[in-house]
Amino acid sequence: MMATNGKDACGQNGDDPSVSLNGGNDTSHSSAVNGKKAPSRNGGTGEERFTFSPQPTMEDIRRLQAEFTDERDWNQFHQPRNLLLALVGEVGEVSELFQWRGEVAEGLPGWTDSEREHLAHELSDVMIYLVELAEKCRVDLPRAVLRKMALNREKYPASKVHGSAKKYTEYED
Ligand SMILES: Nc1ccn([C@H]2C[C@H](O)[C@@H](COP(=O)(O)OP(=O)(O)OP(=O)(O)O)O2)c(=O)n1
Repeated sequence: MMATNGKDACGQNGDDPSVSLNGGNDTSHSSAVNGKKAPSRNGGTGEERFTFSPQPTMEDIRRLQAEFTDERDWNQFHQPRNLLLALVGEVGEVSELFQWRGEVAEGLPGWTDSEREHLAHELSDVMIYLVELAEKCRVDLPRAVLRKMALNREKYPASKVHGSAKKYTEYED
């Protein structure tokens, strides 16, 4: 199935009782920075691998943002081009948090809680606009991501590129 078809914008997934993401009743805003730890190990470092919470799904985010814009009569402003500009602006805000710091190690050692929270906000803005842009362009983003990852695996077979960051066009065979 084409990833661009998706479901109708009114397709409902929000009836799932395990998804309580509505209004002020959830507390998901309080600890988005630390996440949960899974038992699997991170490469060879021996550290526990960081994982996301299973919810909200991308469709949950699409629906919540659609409700947010509907409630404000903001769809008149949220055409694809405007959403793209908003997305790029938010990417710029993420960049500002990293600029002039030099290289930053995984886990952001030395960052304050406030800086981590700020980053979580800006990355969320990027995600929100990205999901809405995909919706308004009728790209079924979760499915499209899976298809693109499959293409990436074909283009970069692990046996061929292991340990190398070269672009696929740089391989000679
Ligand atoms: N027309 C708008 C304005 C805001 N938002 C939502 C999506 C983003 O998650 C967030 C963006 O809000 P701001 O434009 O106020 O940007 P920031 O939250 O980044 O604030 P600031 O620029 O002060 O850091 O709000 C939206 O959907 N549509």
